[in-house]
Amino acid sequence: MPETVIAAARQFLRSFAKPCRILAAVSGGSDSKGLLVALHSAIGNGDREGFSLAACTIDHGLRPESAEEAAAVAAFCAELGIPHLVRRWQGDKPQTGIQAAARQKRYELLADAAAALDADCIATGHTRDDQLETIAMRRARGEGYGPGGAGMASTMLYGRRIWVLRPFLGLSRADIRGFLTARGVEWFDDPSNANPRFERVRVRSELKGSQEAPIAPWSAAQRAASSARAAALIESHVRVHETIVAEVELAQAGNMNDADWRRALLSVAAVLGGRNHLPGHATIERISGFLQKGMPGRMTAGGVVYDRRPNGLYLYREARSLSACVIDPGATSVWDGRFNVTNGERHPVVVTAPQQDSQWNQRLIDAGLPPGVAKRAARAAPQIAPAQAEIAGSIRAKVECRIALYDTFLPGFDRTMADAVALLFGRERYPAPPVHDLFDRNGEGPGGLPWQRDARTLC
Ligand SMILES: Nc1ncnc2c1ncn2[C@@H]1O[C@H](COP(=O)(O)OP(=O)(O)OP(=O)(O)O)[C@@H](O)[C@H]1O
Repeated sequence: MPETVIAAARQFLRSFAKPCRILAAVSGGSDSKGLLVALHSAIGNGDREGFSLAACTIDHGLRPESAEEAAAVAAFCAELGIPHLVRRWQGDKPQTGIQAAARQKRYELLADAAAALDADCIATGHTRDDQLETIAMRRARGEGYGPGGAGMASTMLYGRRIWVLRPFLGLSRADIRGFLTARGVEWFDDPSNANPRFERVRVRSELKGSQEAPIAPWSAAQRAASSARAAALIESHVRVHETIVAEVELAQAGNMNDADWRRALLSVAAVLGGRNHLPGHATIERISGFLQKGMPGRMTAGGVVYDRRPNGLYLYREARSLSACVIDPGATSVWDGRFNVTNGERHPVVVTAPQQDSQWNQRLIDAGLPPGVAKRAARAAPQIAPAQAEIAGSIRAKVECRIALYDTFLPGFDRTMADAVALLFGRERYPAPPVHDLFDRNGEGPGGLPWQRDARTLC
């Protein structure tokens, strides 16, 4: 029903801790255009003073008509008096994984546009239809019966820098289209939404527009509660030495039937391995089998060695597939998915893994680690040297741990656990969202807000 669209926009505004400027991400499709019109109307009607709206359209440059569509959104925003930017994806496009690459780029460009337009957060037009598709896709990949069953979070932190909010997750696309039609507003239908080459399109046609939620045992609130418990388990049972070795209490190590602990341990391992995702089902089974056997020994999974000794379990990056990375003066690059390295020199530097014993080895021994663990782990530590052999002397460089699992996309309901992981690796906590948190540690608990509750009840 069209009025539910305005109601959702109003509820969304009420969920903010304080008024702010919102950047609407508008593709020109019905969902995001509905978002723009509804927010404009809710703000314009003086629901909450102090709010303002800006908008941005990303031209991915993947279809011949995309520039024209972006220009049409710009003209529409101009009519409404909303500041709007078009950002174009420049440069070469990958041959495979184009949708994932486009998504990555889209958020990067949206975050830049938000900074340019002084916006405090980004709002997207994801709907209940998108949510059902996401849950179905995760389930098809074998993720749906665990934490993945919660689907998309209603809040997501991008790049540690800006929160992306999804106020329409509880609304159906049909309602949004009805709302726009009632107002005489038109939208574009992206032809790639009908291309069966894409997984989402195939899943959409399988769901056939059903509004029935698949049975998903994990709601967003459960996932937030699980994250809080996982955070507590991490704080009690895991220590990280010199950012490259995690030491796990032996009594806890094999407790892999506990889903919260399993997720906690695998998250720490993912960070050590520089991975932005947890391992797949088969790998998790393999790791669990090894740890539950309780025998000393080593196994490798996801680029990480699980080194079980009589006095503890040690995790560290396997010293394989560690490529060199050259960094220009003043630039920052990611090495091995695990470290952000900033070159403070006037000449290029190269980051590699040490070929022989290094100071890392001694530091790990000084931290009390078994010599065998120290030696192996040190072989995968970052070593920075001038890129040209003739330059000598010490190197000025800033090296910080990268939390690959959360530094680019952090679902709001995982923030408690992400904070615990980040602190383990010497990083700061993640910024809090501008809206009241779904699982606010200091606030209302797991109740959440109406627009978040809507999204939750369907999973
Ligand atoms: N070209 C674009 N320009 C601006 N915003 C966009 C663009 N494409 C998508 N968006 C925003 O993202 C929302 C979701 O779009 P879509 O469903 O196509 O993305 P997705 O890739 O499935 O989602 P996600 O980005 O979360 O993975 C849109 O409602 C809109 O707010």
